[in-house]
Amino acid sequence: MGLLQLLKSQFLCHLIICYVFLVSGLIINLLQLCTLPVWLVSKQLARRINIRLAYCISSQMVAILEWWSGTECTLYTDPKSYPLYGKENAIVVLNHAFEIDFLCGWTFCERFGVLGSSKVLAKKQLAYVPIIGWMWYFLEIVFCKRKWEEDRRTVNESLEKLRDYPENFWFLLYCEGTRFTPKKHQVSMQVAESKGLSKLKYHLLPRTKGFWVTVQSLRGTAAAVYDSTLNFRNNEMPTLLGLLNGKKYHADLYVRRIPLELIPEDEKECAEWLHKLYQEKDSFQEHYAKTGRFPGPIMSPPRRPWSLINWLFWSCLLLYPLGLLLTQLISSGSVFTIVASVAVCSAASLGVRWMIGQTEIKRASNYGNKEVSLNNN
Ligand SMILES: CC/C=C\C/C=C\C/C=C\C/C=C\C/C=C\C/C=C\CCC(=O)SCCNC(=O)CCNC(=O)[C@H](O)C(C)(C)COP(=O)(O)OP(=O)(O)OC[C@H]1O[C@@H](n2cnc3c(N)ncnc32)[C@H](O)[C@@H]1OP(=O)(O)O
Ligand SMILES: CCCCCCCCCCCCCCCCCC(=O)OC[C@@H](O)COP(=O)(O)O
Repeated sequence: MGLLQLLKSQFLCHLIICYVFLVSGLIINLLQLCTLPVWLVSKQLARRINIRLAYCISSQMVAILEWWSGTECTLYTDPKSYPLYGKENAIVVLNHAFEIDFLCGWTFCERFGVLGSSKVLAKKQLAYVPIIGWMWYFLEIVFCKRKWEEDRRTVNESLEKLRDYPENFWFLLYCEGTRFTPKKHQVSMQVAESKGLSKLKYHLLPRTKGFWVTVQSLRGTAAAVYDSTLNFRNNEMPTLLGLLNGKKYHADLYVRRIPLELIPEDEKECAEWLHKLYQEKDSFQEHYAKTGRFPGPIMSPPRRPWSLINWLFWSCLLLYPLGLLLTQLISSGSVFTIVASVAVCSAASLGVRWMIGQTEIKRASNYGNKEVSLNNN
């Protein structure tokens, strides 16, 4: 292990990274709260400010992936579509099998300049995660309870609000609805069989209703669907803790741009179209398993320095007062103050560990474990 790698694996470094993320995140959440009066005067100005504030948070996580761990992200795509990425609104359909797939998505958002405005159809529970969940509230992220009777109205309403969004955005949809586990795969293939649908090897059966409502609500707003298929080289199973430890992974993303006009308007036909798309995605994964690459040429955008610059800015701003505070604390000699400070730090560490836990597949919900999901935690 090299010296730098040894440094990256040190708990003290992780503490510093988490401290900067936590404190800057809370400051930014507070600033977002302060934009509420701006909404009353100019909605578009408030949105533009929130896009930039959100960038300050999400790009810290991107910096961990790109600069701290040095993870390589390779894009396979058609050279004719490439110039359009970042220049139009799009619905992104991505497979959901990896703990850091959302972060790889964010990395590509960053490289194409749409990180601050990127959106997702997220489960409601994520809205309560401090910093990221609270940031999403101000970004007009669409939340769902994964109960269609309740979601059909709220999801549609939230999407309609994006029609006059002032900057280009990518709207991410994990049509599988939950992360891949062998148990969920088995259950969803039973559902596929009962519906007379072909089986999938690498994906769960997609939930079609959210896709249909998204496409219908964003017609005229989004130009295309970016069908995106992600995998990692050498069967890597990346984790957020691995990234924090400085572990380098190798992500490969295959993207096809499909103009929105090609997607059927009728709900049943749209569902059939999505099922067919997932058959194709499955065949791309099969190709990857056999050859170690996706079809088509590589058109990788380079990483940009902004996420690193943002991280350095917040570190400089927040580490100096921390140093001062620690010096004063030690020199005060007060046992009570020192014990209280250790207790606050421990609570903050546990909080961050809980947040990281949200990304772990072993802590995934029970959604999709039963054919009719009664247990929707
Ligand atoms: C150039 C570069 C390109 C790309 C770069 C890549 C990406 C970057 C883009 C953007 C980044 C932005 C942000 C990323 C940041 C963070 C994201 C992090 C996480 C958030 C993700 C989540 O929270 S995922 C969970 C929430 N989302 C979803 O669930 C979406 C999919 N679900 C749906 O669409 C659902 O339809 C629904 C949620 C709208 C409603 O849920 P419900 O459960 O009620 O679903 P359905 O009504 O569809 O289900 C009932 C039907 O399903 C059948 N059924 C029953 N059991 C199963 C089963 N186990 N599997 C499959 N199907 C099942 C049932 O029979 C019903 O059938 P019907 O015939 O009646 O439909
Ligand atoms: C700068 C870096 C600092 C790192 C330390 C701080 C870590 C903070 C981590 C916050 C992470 C919160 C973002 C949540 C994104 C979770 C994405 C996700 O994958 O959600 C799962 C759902 O899609 C489906 O849920 P399941 O039904 O599978 O259950």
